[in-house]
Amino acid sequence: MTFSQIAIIGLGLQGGSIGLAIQEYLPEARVTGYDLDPATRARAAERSLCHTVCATAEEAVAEAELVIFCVPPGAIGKAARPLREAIPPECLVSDVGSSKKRIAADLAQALPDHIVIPAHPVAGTENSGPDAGFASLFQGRWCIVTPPEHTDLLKLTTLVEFWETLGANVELMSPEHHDLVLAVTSHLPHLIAYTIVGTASDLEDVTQSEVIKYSAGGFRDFTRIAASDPTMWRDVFLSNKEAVLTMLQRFTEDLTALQRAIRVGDGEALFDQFTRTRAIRRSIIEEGQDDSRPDFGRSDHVKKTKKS
Ligand SMILES: NC(=O)C1=CN([C@@H]2O[C@H](COP(=O)(O)OP(=O)(O)OC[C@H]3O[C@@H](n4cnc5c(N)ncnc54)[C@H](O)[C@@H]3O)[C@@H](O)[C@H]2O)C=CC1
Ligand SMILES: O=C(O)C(=O)Cc1ccc(O)cc1
Repeated sequence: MTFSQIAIIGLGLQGGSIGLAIQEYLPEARVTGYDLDPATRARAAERSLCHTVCATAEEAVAEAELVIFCVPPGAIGKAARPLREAIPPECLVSDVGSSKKRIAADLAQALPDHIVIPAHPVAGTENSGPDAGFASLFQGRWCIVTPPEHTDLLKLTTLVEFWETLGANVELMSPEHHDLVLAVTSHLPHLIAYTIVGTASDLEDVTQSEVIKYSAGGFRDFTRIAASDPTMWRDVFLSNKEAVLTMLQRFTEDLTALQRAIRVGDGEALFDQFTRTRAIRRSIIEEGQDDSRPDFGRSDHVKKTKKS
C-alpha cells in the first residue's frame, strides 16, 4: 500500500524537498502543492518541486490521499482550518513540524473529522524557501512519527513506508517524549547559537570585521546554525516552551558548574567533562553519524558502518 496522490502545503525547504524526493523515489505518485506566498508558488513551479503548483490550497488537496503541512509551527492552525471541507474524508493528514505536542493539538482541533498522524523528519539545513529543497535531504536521516493512541494502523504503516521510501529511518515516539528529546538535541543548541553569535557581535571592543575574520573555529559552526529561519525558530521555541525551559534550566546548572570550575581553578573537573563529551562525539561517529564525511546522509553508508 502506498499513497498515489500527495498534497504539500508550504513549499519551502521541507515541502520542496518532499516534493522532489517523491518525484525521485516514488515516481508513480502524483504530487500537488500550494504556498501562501505567490512568489514562492512561482519559484516552486519553475523548479518543478511538485507536478502541479496550485493557485489555492483547496485545489491542491482536492484529490489527496496524504496531505503534509510543511509550514512554520505557528502557522499550522491557520493553514489547516480552512481545509476541513476540502480535504477528502479518507485522506491522511500529517506534518513535518519541529515540535510535536502543540502542533498535534492544533492539527487535531483544526481538522476534527480527519485522521492526523504527525511526523518530524530530523533533517534540515539553515536555509529556507523554495530554492533550499533537495531530493536527498531525508536519506539516512531519522523521521520521528508520533501517532495518537488507537490510530488507524493501516494509515500509520503506509506513512512509515512513505518516509522509508524517501530514504528515512523511522522511529515511533509519543509527542511528549519527542519534545523533550528534541529540546536538548536541537532546540537548545539553536538557542545557544543565536545567543553566542549575538553576544559576540554586541561586544563593544570587538569589531564586526574581527568577528568575521576570526570566525574560522567553533564560532563559524555557530554562525551557520544562527542563520536559521527566524519565523520558524520563533515558533519552535513558543510551541515547545515547557520542554525547552526544562532543558535550559538543566543546561544553566551545568554551565554554572563549569563556570565555578574555571573560577576556582579546578582543572580536573574541566578535564573530566571534556573527556566525557569527546567520548560522546566519538561514539556518534562510530554509529555512522559522522557529519564531517562527504557521504554523510547516505543510508547505505550508515548501515555499512553501524556496529552490530
Ligand atoms: N528548516 C529545517 O531544517 C527543518 C524544518 N522543519 C519544520 O518544517 C516546517 C517548515 O519549515 P521549512 O520548510 O524549513 O520552512 P520554509 O520557511 O522554508 O517554508 C515554509 C513555507 O510555508 C509557507 N507558509 C506559511 N504559512 C502558510 C500557510 N498558511 N499556507 C501555506 N503556506 C504557508 C511559507 O510561505 C514558506 O514558503 C516547520 O514546521 C519546521 O519546524 C522540520 C525539520 C527541519
Ligand atoms: O541545520 C541543522 O543543523 C539542523 O539542525 C536542521 C534542523 C532544524 C530543525 C529540525 O527540526 C531538524 C533539523
